[in-house]
Amino acid sequence: MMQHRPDLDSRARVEQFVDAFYGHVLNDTRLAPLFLDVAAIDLQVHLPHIKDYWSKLLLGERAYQRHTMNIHRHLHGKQRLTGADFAQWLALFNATLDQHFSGENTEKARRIAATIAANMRDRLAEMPE
Ligand code: HEM
Repeated sequence: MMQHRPDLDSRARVEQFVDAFYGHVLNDTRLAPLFLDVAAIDLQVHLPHIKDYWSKLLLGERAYQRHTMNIHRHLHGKQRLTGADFAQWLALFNATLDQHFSGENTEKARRIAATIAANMRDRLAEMPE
C-alpha cells in the first residue's frame, strides 16, 4: 500500500523538509565540501535562513528578505558552481520530496526549485572566470 505523505503546507512541514534535504546535501561527496569547506556555513545560522526562504516561496511568509543571487555569486567566486553541481542539488531536492512529501505545494516546490536552479546556473555561467 502507498504510504500517505503529507504536503508542504505548514511551517513545521517546511522545516522537516529542509532538515531532511540538508541531511542528504551534507552527506553528498560533491556538495558537502561547498557548504562545509568553501562557504564554511554555520548550520545554526544557515538553516533558519533556508527555512524562511522556502516558507516565503511556498507559504507566503515574509521573513526572508536577503539577496540569494549575490550570495551564490560570492560562493561561485570562491569555487565555480558547475552544471553537475546544480543537477545534483536538484536531484537531492526532488529525492527528499519523493521520500517524505506529496501534494500541491510539493509539486510547486519542485517547479520553483527547477526554475531557480536553472536560472542561477545560467547567470553564474555568464560570470567571468
Ligand atoms: C549547485 C547548487 C547550489 C549550491 C552548491 C548551493 C550552496 C549554497 C551555500 C554554500 C550557501 C551558503 C552561502 C553562505 O552563507 O556563504 C547557500 C545559501 C543559500 N542557497 Fe544555495 N546552493 C545551490 C543552489 C541553490 C538553489 C537552486 C537555491 C534556491 C532554489 C538555493 C537557495 C539558497 C538560499 C535561500 C541560501 C541562503 C542564503 C542566505 O540568506 O544566507 N541554493 N547555498
